[in-house]
Order: sequence, then C-alpha cells, then structure tokens
Amino acid sequence: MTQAVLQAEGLTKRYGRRVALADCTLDVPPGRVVGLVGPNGAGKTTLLQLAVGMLTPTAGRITVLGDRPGAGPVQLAKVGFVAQDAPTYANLSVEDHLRFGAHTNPRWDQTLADERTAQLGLDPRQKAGRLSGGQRAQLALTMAIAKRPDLLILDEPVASLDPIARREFLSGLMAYTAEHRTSVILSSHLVSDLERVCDHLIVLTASRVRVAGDVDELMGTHYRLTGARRDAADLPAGAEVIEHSAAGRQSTFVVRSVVPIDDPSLSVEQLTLEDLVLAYLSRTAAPHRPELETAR
Ligand SMILES: Nc1ncnc2c1ncn2[C@@H]1O[C@H](COP(=O)(O)OP(=O)(O)OP(=O)(O)O)[C@@H](O)[C@H]1O
Repeated sequence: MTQAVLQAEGLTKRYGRRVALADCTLDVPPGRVVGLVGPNGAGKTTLLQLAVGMLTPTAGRITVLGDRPGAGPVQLAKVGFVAQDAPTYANLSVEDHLRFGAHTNPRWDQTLADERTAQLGLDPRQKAGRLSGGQRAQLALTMAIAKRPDLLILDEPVASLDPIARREFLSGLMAYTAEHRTSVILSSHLVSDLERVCDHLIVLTASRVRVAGDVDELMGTHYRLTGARRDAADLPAGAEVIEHSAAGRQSTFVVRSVVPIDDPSLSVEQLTLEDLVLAYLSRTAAPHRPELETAR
C-alpha cells in the first residue's frame, strides 16, 4: 500500500470561538506507527475524532486512506478506533463484546479475538463493567484489532495502564502491527511512552502542529549547539532555532538544520527524541488563550 494514511490541509476545528485545532497540514505515509504527542488540551482528541469522522472540520480538509473519514461502510471497516476512555458496554460480557464485533464488522477475525482474550487472561463470561481499567482498555483494543483494519487509531491507549502493562501493551501492539502491516496512530501526553514504538511523530501544542515527520529524518536534522554566549542571529545560516537558553557565558540552542552544522566554535550534539519534543513544547509554552484566537 503506497497511499497516504492521513492527509490534512488547513484542517481547523472550532467550538464556537474556541479553536481546538488550527490550520493543520499533515501527510502521514503508510505503514508507520505514528506518535501524536502534546499536552492536555492540545487538540489530539480533536484531530483523531476528525480522522474517524466523529467530528467534521470547520475549515480545511482531511482524507484517511484516500477517502473522507466515515464516508461509508467500506471506509469504516478499514479504520479501527479506540476512544480515550476505552468505552465498553458495562452489562455485556467479554464474549458478548466479541459476538457483537463479529456481527457488525465484515472483516472480523474471531480466531485472533479468541487468542488475544485468552493471552490476556480475560474471562469470556466476565461483565465488562467488572474489568479493571487496564483490562477494559485491552478489550477495546482487541475489538479494534479483530476488525482487521488497515489503520488503527488509539487515543491515549496506555493512560490507564500501570508501567508493566504499558510496556506489554506497546510491545504486543508492535508485534501485531509488524505481522499484519497495519498503520497506527496513537496519542499520548508523554513521548517516553511512544519513544520505543513510533517511527513517525506529530507534536501538537495549543491547537497547532509544531513538527511532524519520520523519526529518522527528525533525529538527523535536529541538534543541540553549545558555545560562547551569542545571539541566534550569529548561528550558521539555515539553522532554525527551536529553543534557546543562556547561562553565564554559555549559550545553548536546539536547532533544526537540513545541512550539517560546521562551526568549530560550537559543540554539536545529537538529541534524544524526548529532548526534541521537549524543545518544541517549551517553544510554545508561553501562556495561550485559545478562546481569544480570532475566528478566520
Ligand atoms: N465539545 C467541546 N466543546 C468545546 N470545547 C471543546 C470540546 N472538545 C474539546 N474542546 C476544547 O478543544 C481543545 C482541544 O481539546 P482536545 O480534547 O482535542 O485536546 P487533547 O490534546 O486531546 O487533550 P487531553 O490530552 O487532555 O485529552 C481544548 O481547549 C478543549 O477544551
């Protein structure tokens, strides 16, 4: 499959005068595990709900797997979605959920659903309302996976899991997606959750995409520069400053540059993915009042 998984152009969602997502342009290639990272209220859920057709844009456009989100049964069957609170039916048992999934999804894989619930140790007769938060998240993921979607969209899937369950959930997800070549978009507040599993990253803060791209490409174009105190204007040409700090006689910059930095007066270091994300987060940490953003 070579078709883009998600394309957005000028995508904007407003609730009254409140801007939840502003002028978002993205082009996510197929076969990626995409980490969507940003603080509370950044617009992650809004973007994911636009991608599954639960919300419609105020302006701009979005296509998922080449079609309008929620366009019809074929499109719906291609996308698996687990919402933030991993909704399940409290009075239905685990096996009732799987039966419901089998009835409502044309590509349903019962063997996969049975194997996964057995592996997780979920009792098929247990009512979903009596499962722990983490078990409910796993049941909701099982339902989404057994649909055999081309794209799996998970809104903060590890939020309710303890550290060990987080690791197991993510490594299980990786094994599944590698085997079935499923594209995944998953959101989190924390890049540390996603660092091991993502090969594409979108950083969203205050309703806007700050950086997006394949992790390899991002890691190869961002640097930490340290040297004698100086202004950003004195950095090599082409270096875009993402973050700048100064202490005593020393300046430190996080920069993006497509050409290697060749300046003997600067020490040049690679960043970790977490450092890179933190630089973009701190760049936009200034107080933001989305309700005051002018309607366009
Ligand atoms: N139904 C709604 N009505 C009004 N404002 C909303 C609604 N849903 C979201 N918002 C606002 O849109 C902005 C983005 O919210 P969104 O839920 O997309 O953020 P998020 O990044 O998913 O946050 P979190 O990490 O806390 O889940 C926030 O300012 C939020 O208050």
